[in-house]
Amino acid sequence: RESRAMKFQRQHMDPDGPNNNSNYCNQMMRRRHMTEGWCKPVNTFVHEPLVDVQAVCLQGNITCKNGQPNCHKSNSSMNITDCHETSGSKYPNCDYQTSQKERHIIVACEGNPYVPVHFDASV
Ligand SMILES: Nc1ncnc2c1ncn2[C@@H]1O[C@H](C(=O)NS(=O)(=O)C[C@H]2[C@@H](O)[C@H](n3ccc(=O)[nH]c3=O)O[C@@H]2CO)[C@@H](O)[C@H]1O
Repeated sequence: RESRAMKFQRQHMDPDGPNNNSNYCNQMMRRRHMTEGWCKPVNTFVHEPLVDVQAVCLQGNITCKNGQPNCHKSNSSMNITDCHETSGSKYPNCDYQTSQKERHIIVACEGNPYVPVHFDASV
């Protein structure tokens, strides 16, 4: 069974990316298994080393969207790609818009070791 930490890495970590093409999201959403059963509507990939994203759990503590107190905002902006499902997307042919950004990320952390388990937002 996939741990929540490993699920976070599968869904949100791509240190070596992005490959700068407009099909990045269409490729990565399939490759990371977020187009099975349904098209996941929104997903962010972070293009920073895993250790830097794990370190966000030790940074600015803030309230998550769901009201839980275990979110953390990165001190610096990070290289990310936002994938948003297009209006024409129809399962199983999930279609995404690819947007590269530099943003502070907000993640929820849990466990021991205290690591990212959920991507809350970018600002
Ligand atoms: N405080 C917490 N502490 C611990 N765990 C917490 C906490 N909160 C939730 N979880 C858990 O996380 C799991 C999960 O999948 N939550 S999810 O909201 O659907 C994820 C969002 C995110 O993947 C994506 N998104 C969204 C915006 C964006 O910029 N970029 C971007 O990628 O869209 C998704 C929907 O918004 C779920 O099991 C929930 O229980």
